[in-house]
Amino acid sequence: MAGPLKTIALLGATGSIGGSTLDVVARHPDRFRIGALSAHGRVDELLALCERFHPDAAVLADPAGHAALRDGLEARGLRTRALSGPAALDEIAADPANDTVVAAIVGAAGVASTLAAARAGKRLLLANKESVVVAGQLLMQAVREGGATVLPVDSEHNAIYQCLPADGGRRGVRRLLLTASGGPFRGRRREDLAGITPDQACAHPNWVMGRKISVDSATLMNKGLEVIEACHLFGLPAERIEVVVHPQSVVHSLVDYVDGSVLAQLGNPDMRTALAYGLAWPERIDSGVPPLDLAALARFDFERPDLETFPCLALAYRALAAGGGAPAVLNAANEVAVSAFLQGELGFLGIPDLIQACLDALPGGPADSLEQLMDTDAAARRMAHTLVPRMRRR
Ligand SMILES: NC(=O)C1=CN([C@@H]2O[C@H](COP(=O)(O)OP(=O)(O)OC[C@H]3O[C@@H](n4cnc5c(N)ncnc54)[C@H](OP(=O)(O)O)[C@@H]3O)[C@@H](O)[C@H]2O)C=CC1
Ligand SMILES: CC(=O)[C@@H](O)[C@H](O)COP(=O)(O)O
Ligand SMILES: [Mn+2]
Repeated sequence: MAGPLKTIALLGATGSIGGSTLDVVARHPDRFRIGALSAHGRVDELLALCERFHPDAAVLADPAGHAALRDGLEARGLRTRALSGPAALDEIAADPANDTVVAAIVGAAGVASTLAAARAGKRLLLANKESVVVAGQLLMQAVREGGATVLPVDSEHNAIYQCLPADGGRRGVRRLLLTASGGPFRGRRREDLAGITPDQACAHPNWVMGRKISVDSATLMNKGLEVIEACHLFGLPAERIEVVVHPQSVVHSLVDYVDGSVLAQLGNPDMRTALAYGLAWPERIDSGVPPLDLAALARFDFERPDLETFPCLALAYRALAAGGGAPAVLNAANEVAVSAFLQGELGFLGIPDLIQACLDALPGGPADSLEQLMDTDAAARRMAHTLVPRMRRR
């Protein structure tokens, strides 16, 4: 018997995680209903989802599309309220009508709504890793004070969550082992990476994802962001978090215990598993992901990450060690660099160069309030934008 219906606010509904969430939700109408959906600017996609899921509210973060959303809802005869602007994201994240929030916006644009959901004590399915990187301490404090339940959705963190002691303690835990696919350029040398195109960088070997995270996987910045994310979510220092390259992306991550036991979570590379886990926790539900066929996979490989070819991972460890606002600088510089790369304004090798230049120039400052962090984020973006034209294009 399923319990009472859970009402979900899905932030970032039109994205890759958004689509996987809705796929799981649609399989279980007896358990879940959609209370709110959000997008940034893609009104037609949002309207199509509203037609299918009949949410109480729909939010466009970009207010320029407000009239199109409002009129589109009316034309379809839907009772869904049209909201717009970034503050409306915080409103639906904290709305008492929604008990569950899926944080699936990409980038630091998701920080405020993730914090709002934490403060409001929601069941928080956390995919937006940038909000943990930028505001990890504030977020964990908001979770404690607001009484939220964080269920990590990032596949590695979901795996670790499943392998840690069920009482939430860390007794006997020696290390966390985060697996990395190595991305589409695993095995290449740095000089091979000049001239890489956005489509090549986005061709992840195992996962189908949005373009920003796909580029992050190709530079290994994704793993750097995930190390910072793991420190905050699991309360362990960087020295106890190790990255191991596993090209098959089937072992999603591992926990190493002091007695020599290593617990891992495995599964086909499909985000519906982590999302179904978070949606139903502590129960288990069907996610639509087919059973793992180990014999067909035949082998698993593991190797050390190549920090020379992929300096972004080392840059993330550096920002983590510096603390304060340094991870916010790292994240903002990375967002600007990835966006410039995707628009053909910066070469693939320019991504780490630009981030390093920002970290060298900006100390980061304190990280005691969201306002401070957003100031740091803005300063890093300004600096990164001025640097783009000076960095390599190839
Ligand atoms: N995709 C995956 O498999 C995984 C993703 N993640 C993390 O989940 C998050 C989402 O990733 P993914 O689904 O791939 O991203 P997508 O690019 O596919 O989707 C992003 C979503 O965020 C919305 N959005 C974009 N910019 C803004 C903004 N400024 N304000 C409000 N909303 C915005 C988009 O709206 P619109 O469509 O209108 O532009 C869209 O709904 C990221 O933090 C990523 O790192 C973590 C693990 C795996
Ligand atoms: C699905 C997911 O969680 C992504 O973050 C994935 O891990 C990316 O793969 P990489 O290991 O290549 O960064
Ligand atoms: Mn991940």
